[in-house]
Amino acid sequence: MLRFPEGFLWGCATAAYQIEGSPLADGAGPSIWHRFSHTPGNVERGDTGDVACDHYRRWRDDVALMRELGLKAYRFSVAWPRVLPDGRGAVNETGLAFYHRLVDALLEAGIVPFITLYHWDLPGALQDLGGWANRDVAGWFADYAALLFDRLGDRVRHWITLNEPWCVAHLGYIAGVHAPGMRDLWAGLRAVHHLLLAHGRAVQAFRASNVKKGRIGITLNLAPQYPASRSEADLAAAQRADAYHNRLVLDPIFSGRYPELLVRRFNDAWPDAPQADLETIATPIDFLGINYYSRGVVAHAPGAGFLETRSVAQPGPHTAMGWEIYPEGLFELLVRIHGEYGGPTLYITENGAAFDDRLEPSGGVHDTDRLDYLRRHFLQAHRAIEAGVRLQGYFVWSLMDNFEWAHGYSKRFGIVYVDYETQRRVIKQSGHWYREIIARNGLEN
Ligand SMILES: OC[C@H]1NNC[C@@H](O)[C@@H]1O
Repeated sequence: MLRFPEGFLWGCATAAYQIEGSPLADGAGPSIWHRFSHTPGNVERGDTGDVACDHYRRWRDDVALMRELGLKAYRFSVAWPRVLPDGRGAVNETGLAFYHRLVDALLEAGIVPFITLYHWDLPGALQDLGGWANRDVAGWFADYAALLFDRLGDRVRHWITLNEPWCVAHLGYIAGVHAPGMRDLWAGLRAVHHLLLAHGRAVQAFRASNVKKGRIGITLNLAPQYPASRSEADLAAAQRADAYHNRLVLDPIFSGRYPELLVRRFNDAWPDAPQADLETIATPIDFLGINYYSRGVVAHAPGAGFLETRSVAQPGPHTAMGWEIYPEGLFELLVRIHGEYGGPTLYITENGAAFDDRLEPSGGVHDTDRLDYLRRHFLQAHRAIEAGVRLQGYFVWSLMDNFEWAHGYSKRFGIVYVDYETQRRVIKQSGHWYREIIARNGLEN
């Protein structure tokens, strides 16, 4: 039996736009994902977050579900436009009251709340002013964060500023496949800088707030990048991919500088980054959240964009997202972060897999693929802790099936099945298994 440290926080993670529904209820303003999903052609099957898992109304039952699973912690995000419909200015007290009730219910259930301040649903009104490409967003975000610290900081001790800033900028402003659907490298690289600046400003606001014994961090999607061959060209390509996917956010946050390799490569597209900005971005944090799903395997691809890399498909197995299942990558990533970035306190704030689940006539969901995926990744996390990594918790993505962005509801990540016709929740085999892992704080090796 492999035991995890005493007090290890086993949990699940979700995000507002993916589960809540009711995006415009009770005075909430439209987010960029409300607009993006309502724009034909952007989301599979024309799916939107209008209903999702109806969590805005079913939150009591969902907290009861978390209690049934025995979760120690629950990571969720606050919808910025529910609290500040215009992104700044007037507070929507009804919207804020939803999160007060949710936090109180979690605490009553003995579940530690982790709040993500931003999980992609920027108020549309701020996008109208340029969104993350407008440097002023750092101040707007810091003010929003300060409001939540003031209103919820007496009961919420764990705060995450941003979820996956790399995805926000790359997918939303460069690749154009996520909201706001822009394809503009200059805007995208500025968005990266402004996201990180906003993070730093929010950490400073947290330090100035009256949140007692609170801890604040950021969640980054990180994927170790491996060369497709041992050739010099492919080794260099893997370095470039690692710089763009990982060090682009890790280095400024922990070392106050951007990777020189990228500044050179992107040349005049690279945004101005005054020293004062970099010092703000590097404001010390209490923990790093890591979202791990898979690795990258890359080869040199002359002339292929700024990075001149191409992804090389691996034999698999793969999840329903087409992501290679590579649990060893989690161990290698954790040990690397520990060694290269000063041994920070870490949480795995997301890890999980989409598979094509079926609700059996018997009423069960035998998602053995997901159970095996999680078991193999838990083993790698335990291996990392044994190697000295300060890993203090693990949040499975996700508590329940939900709106998977441009894939809509076609991809199921939950350990709880959602029948979207009836909104019935059914704990999957992986959910029943996870409850035992949590109860024993460990697993068989
Ligand atoms: O793709 C699965 C998850 N990845 N990280 C961010 C979440 O919002 C996604 O659903």
